[in-house]
Amino acid sequence: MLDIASKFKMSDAYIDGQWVKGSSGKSFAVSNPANGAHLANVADATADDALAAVAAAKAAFKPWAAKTAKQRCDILRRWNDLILENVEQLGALLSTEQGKPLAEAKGEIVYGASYIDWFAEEARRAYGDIIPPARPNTQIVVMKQPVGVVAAITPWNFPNAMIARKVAPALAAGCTIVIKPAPETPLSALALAVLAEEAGIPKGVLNILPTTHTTEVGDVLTKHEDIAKVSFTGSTNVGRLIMRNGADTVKKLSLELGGNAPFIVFDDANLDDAVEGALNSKFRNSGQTCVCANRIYVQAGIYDAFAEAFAKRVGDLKVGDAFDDGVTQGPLINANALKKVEELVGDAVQKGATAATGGKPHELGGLYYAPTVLRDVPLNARVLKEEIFGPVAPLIKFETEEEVIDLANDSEFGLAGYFFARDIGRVWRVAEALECGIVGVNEGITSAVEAPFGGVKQSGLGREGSHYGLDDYLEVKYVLMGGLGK
Ligand SMILES: NC(=O)c1ccc[n+]([C@@H]2O[C@H](COP(=O)([O-])OP(=O)(O)OC[C@H]3O[C@@H](n4cnc5c(N)ncnc54)[C@H](O)[C@@H]3O)[C@@H](O)[C@H]2O)c1
Ligand SMILES: O=C[C@H](O)CS(=O)(=O)O
Repeated sequence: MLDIASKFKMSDAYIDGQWVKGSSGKSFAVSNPANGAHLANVADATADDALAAVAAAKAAFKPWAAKTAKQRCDILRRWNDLILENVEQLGALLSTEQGKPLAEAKGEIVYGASYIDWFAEEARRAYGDIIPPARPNTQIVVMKQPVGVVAAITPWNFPNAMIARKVAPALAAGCTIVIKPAPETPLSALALAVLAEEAGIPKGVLNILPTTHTTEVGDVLTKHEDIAKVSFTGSTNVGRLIMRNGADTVKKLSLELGGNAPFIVFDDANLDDAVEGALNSKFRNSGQTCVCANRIYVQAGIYDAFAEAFAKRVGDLKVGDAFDDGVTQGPLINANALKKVEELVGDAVQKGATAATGGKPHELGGLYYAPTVLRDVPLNARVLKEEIFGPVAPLIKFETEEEVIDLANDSEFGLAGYFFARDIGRVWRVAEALECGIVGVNEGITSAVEAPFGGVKQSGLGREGSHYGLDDYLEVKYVLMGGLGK
């Protein structure tokens, strides 16, 4: 078992296979959101460090792309195995810097590794074509080649899996990568680099830039001519900025952005399943996921029964430190997040909603907010238009299928949507009608490496995972071969 703590350079950036302090020599503090405890001081990378990382990734690109798919597969598989051997350490580190309960953090480590496992094999299936030509004595050959150097910019809510979900297809395709993790959660990224080094990923192929110089470093990674592609996961606002930054050099983009998921419970739903599904979808990571149920529409005939049963389960959720037994709800990531949740709840209540449970900061204080169910939320409440990113479930009563489809689709976002129903005709009608990239039917958790994760409208571009996911890191080239006559 690798002792990450003994190898783990909590204070460094990882550039060109070296653990470095960064050009400024300065560092920034990382703390535990559960209690504010100081965890580490980490190198505060600058634009110069970003330039060094891009140069390293560029130098490493051709040798890495020249490896056979099987060679890349074997290295990625060793990385996957090392991650799974160290789930306990990686999970504890993730819980400490992000706050999610330990069981959930370990689940994230396994989920992230599933992308490395999947794309280790996909590396060997970057198939081309031979196309029957119209012209005699010619052949048309299609080949797929890696796009080049990739910049990845990732969020704090899944500090391991959102990195693995980008690095895996990139390296499988033969690309090299520079990663800027969120300043709130750099340690999980650096721990992945420790294991990548151990797995034999060559120097320069993977580089990690922890930083609080978000714009300075971000501008290098989203504008530099040697960066062929930017893979971003985060808010839609920042996604728009990254699109603008990449325009001058026509960068390829993968954007996994914000969501505002509708969760619909029809009269013919199994009530217990719908309550369980809403609980799982809404309160995973204390409501801090891009695919959380953000608006819960309940048909009139089942509204009171659902509201009562759901509020009871939510009121029983245990809030606390990630390492305490039975805790399923951790803190919010920072004071701004807590402030936003309080504002959204206050706005809804001021407009007529009532809190069936919660509706205020948790008695533990700090960054904890009480798991909340709001009943009878008016349609003009901010909580239905904005991504809550916290443990608040707004309930809205509806009458007809047509009405709720219009309500559900009335958003600039289109990432995930969920509904519970048993009529087969309704299931197909609603699954087709929802304007989103991911639909859960009678399920509150839909994410799986086999499936193409991504959004429509202003929730993003491209897909991560599945056999579609490798294409985002490959270029398609065709060769028309002439002169083949005898
Ligand atoms: N679609 C998905 O798969 C998915 C997954 C997780 C989170 N998200 C979204 O992310 C958001 C929450 O995460 P967040 O608060 O970290 O988002 P964020 O957009 O504030 O930050 C995401 C990343 O972008 C960086 N960043 C911020 N400003 C930047 C700039 N000007 N230039 C370059 N980089 C910049 C941040 O440092 C961080 O690393 C939510 O909207 C959530 O829906 C989406
Ligand atoms: O928050 C965004 C993540 O992509 C959610 S999931 O773990 O992929 O479902």
